[in-house]
Amino acid sequence: MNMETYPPVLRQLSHNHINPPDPDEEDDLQDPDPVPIIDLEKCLDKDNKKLEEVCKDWGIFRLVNHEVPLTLLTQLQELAKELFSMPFESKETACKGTPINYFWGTPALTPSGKTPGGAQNLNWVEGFYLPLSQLSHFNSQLPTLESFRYLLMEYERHVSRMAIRIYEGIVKKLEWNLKGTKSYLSTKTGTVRVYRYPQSHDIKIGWGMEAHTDSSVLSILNLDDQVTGLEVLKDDHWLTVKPISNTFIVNLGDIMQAISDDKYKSARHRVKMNKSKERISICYFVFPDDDVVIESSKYKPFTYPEFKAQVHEDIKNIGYKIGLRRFQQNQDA
Ligand SMILES: O=C(O)CCC(=O)C(=O)O
Ligand SMILES: [Fe+2]
Repeated sequence: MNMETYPPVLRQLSHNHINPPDPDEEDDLQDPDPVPIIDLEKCLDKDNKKLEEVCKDWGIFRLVNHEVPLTLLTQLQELAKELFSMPFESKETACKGTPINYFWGTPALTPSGKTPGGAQNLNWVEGFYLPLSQLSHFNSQLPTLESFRYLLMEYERHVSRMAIRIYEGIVKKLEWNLKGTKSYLSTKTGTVRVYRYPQSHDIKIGWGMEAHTDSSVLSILNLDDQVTGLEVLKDDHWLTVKPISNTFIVNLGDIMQAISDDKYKSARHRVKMNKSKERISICYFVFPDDDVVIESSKYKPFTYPEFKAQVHEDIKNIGYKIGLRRFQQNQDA
C-alpha cells in the first residue's frame, strides 16, 4: 500500500511488505452470514412481523430489494477508492473552505490528527464527513471529489427513500403514541461518512473503530463487498458481518432506542482491522430535526443537539461515549 496517501499518524502501520492474503480470513468468508434479512418492499406490509422481531432481537439487519441501481453502488465504492488513493495533502487541501470535513484517527478525540493519549486512543481510519443537504451549495477544485459529490447527490435520494420507508415500517409496527404527527426522522439531517480502514498485519495494534452504538435514528451502511471488518454484538458474542454485494446493513441508533422506550436496542458494533486488505465503507446517518424534543418514559426529554453535546463532552473528558444512560430518568447527568 502507498503510505503517502495515508495521514502521517496512520503511517505507523507501514511494514516492509504487503501482507499476502490470509487463508484464515478468506475461510471466514465461507461461513453463512448471521445477520437477518429484511425486504424493503415488505416493510410496510401489515402482516409482516419480521421487521418488529428483528428490531427487538438484533437492532441490525441486512436490507435487500432496495431498488438502488447496482451501478450506483459500484461507482460510489470505486470513486471512494480513487479519492482515498490521492496524496494525503491533496485530500486535506481539497476539503478546506468546503462543508466537507476530512478526518483521521478518532475524530472527536483527535481532530488535528495528533494523538494526545497515545496510539491506544486512535481508531485506525481516515474519512470524509459530508452533510448531504449542503452538497449542492459548493464546487470542489478536485475533479474526483467533484464527481463524488455529484454521485452522492443522486445517492441521497435513494438513502432518504429507504430511511423513510424503514422508519415508517418500524413506527407502524410499534403503534407508539408518537404525539400527533411528530416525526423523529428528518432526512434534511442526513450525513454520509466515507471511510478507509488501512490493512495491518499487526491486529493487536487496535481497532478500525472501537465498539459503539450509533447516535442516529437509523444508519444505512454500504459496505465493501470484498473485505470483512464490521462485527456486531449479539447475545454477548461478536459476529462477523459478511461482505455481500448489492445489500445494505441497517442499524438502529440511540434515538430509535429512546423513542421505542427501549423496546428496540441500538446495536453495538465495531470494526476490526483486516490483515491483508484495506476496506472502504460508505455510511449514512439520519437524525431528528434539532428542535424536536425526544420524549419517552425511560429517558428525560432531550433534543439531538443536547445528546450530541453530551457525547462530545464525555469523549473529551473520559475518553468514551456513555450515550443514553446519561439521559435515563432518575439519573443525574
Ligand atoms: O465502517 C463500518 O463498517 C462501520 C462504521 C460505523 O460503525 C460508524 O461510522 O458508526
Ligand atoms: Fe457505527
